[in-house]
Amino acid sequence: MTPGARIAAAIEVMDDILAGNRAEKALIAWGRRSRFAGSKDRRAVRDHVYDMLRCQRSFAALGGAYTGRGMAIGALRDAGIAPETIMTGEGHAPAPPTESETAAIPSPAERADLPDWLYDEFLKDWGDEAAGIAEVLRHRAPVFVRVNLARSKPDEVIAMLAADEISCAQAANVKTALKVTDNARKIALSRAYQEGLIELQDASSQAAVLALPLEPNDVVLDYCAGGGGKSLAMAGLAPVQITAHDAFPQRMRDLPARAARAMCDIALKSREELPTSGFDLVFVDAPCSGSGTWRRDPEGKWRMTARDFADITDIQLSVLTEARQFVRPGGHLAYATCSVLRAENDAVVARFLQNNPDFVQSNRMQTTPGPDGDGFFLSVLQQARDAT
Ligand SMILES: C[S@@+](CC[C@H](N)C(=O)[O-])C[C@H]1O[C@@H](n2cnc3c(N)ncnc32)[C@H](O)[C@@H]1O
Repeated sequence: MTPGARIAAAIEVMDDILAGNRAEKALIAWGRRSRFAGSKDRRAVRDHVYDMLRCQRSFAALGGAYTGRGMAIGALRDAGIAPETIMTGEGHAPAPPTESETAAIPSPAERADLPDWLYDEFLKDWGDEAAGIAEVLRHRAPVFVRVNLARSKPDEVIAMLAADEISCAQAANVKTALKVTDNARKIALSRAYQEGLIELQDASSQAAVLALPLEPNDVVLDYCAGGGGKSLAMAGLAPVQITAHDAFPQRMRDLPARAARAMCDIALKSREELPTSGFDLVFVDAPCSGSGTWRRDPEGKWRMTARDFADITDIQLSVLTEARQFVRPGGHLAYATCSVLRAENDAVVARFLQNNPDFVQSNRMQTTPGPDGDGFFLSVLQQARDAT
């Protein structure tokens, strides 16, 4: 496909998304209709679509319309490319911009590529730093892998991945993390991955797990285990006994295979099967807006409403409150989100501590998205020893 034909395809997919379809579904549907497209074309179309998804407001302003076509014109203008040099109207390329498709000056919220209410939320929480954080979310995320330290070492993994033509380097300040600099899409086929020596995991999530109070032989409950990324990361760090639980057990369906590949034991338990106390550490990786990871999942920032956001903070408090009963006296309750928004981070912890004065915060971490990882929040709470 020519560059113009790839843009025409991305416009088609973007219009499908704007009509209400999810990005992955729209891309699959386009792929089925486009048997002629090779793997490089598919990757290029996907990249165009995700760029438009991240930057839909600013691109639409620069392209003169909130449509796939408007965003494609805006994307080219944003990159300093005259749209008519690619959108030539020849072959399968879209027609050149008309006189009505002129660029408008984006408002601050449009430039930040956030809905107005979220832009206000960012400003309230981050002040002068808000624009910089929003700007990072307009670009692709780096890829990191986590080295399973129970099975290997970073330099051994770097050499193994190099043999599979994947380049990576030790990430800053996170001993388990390697930043993948070339051929990230080959990771799942690599020997290191197949043999359970690595997992794909953002560096900030890894840093949070490293900050958990984990002692050998601790009994740990991963209360919102989902796919089990944090359970596996804990198992790679210390010889602890891990139970994984999720209110939606089907979300843990891949965990047994992932644990087998990593050669670790993780028990999966339903709510009825959980003992009511006795865990040294209960980890609550709560459902959240995902604002720290919107580079990877840009649909999230457009889908969420102010109402959903208020509701989610109440859900977070109730999940954290529900999880406290499983902590042994003197044990830890850790609360995490992949968000940079205060209302679902420190504010939830403050509400919890107000209702549960037998807990105190013993550690806190907040990262913002950047070259070293996603935005992530962790608060470690310790229960008093004489609590019942
Ligand atoms: C952020 S995801 C967890 C990601 C996971 N820890 C990982 O590392 O891959 C949040 C999870 O919380 C689960 N969840 C939501 N409400 C819950 C509840 N009341 N009790 C337990 N899990 C819940 C969701 O099903 C979802 O899988």
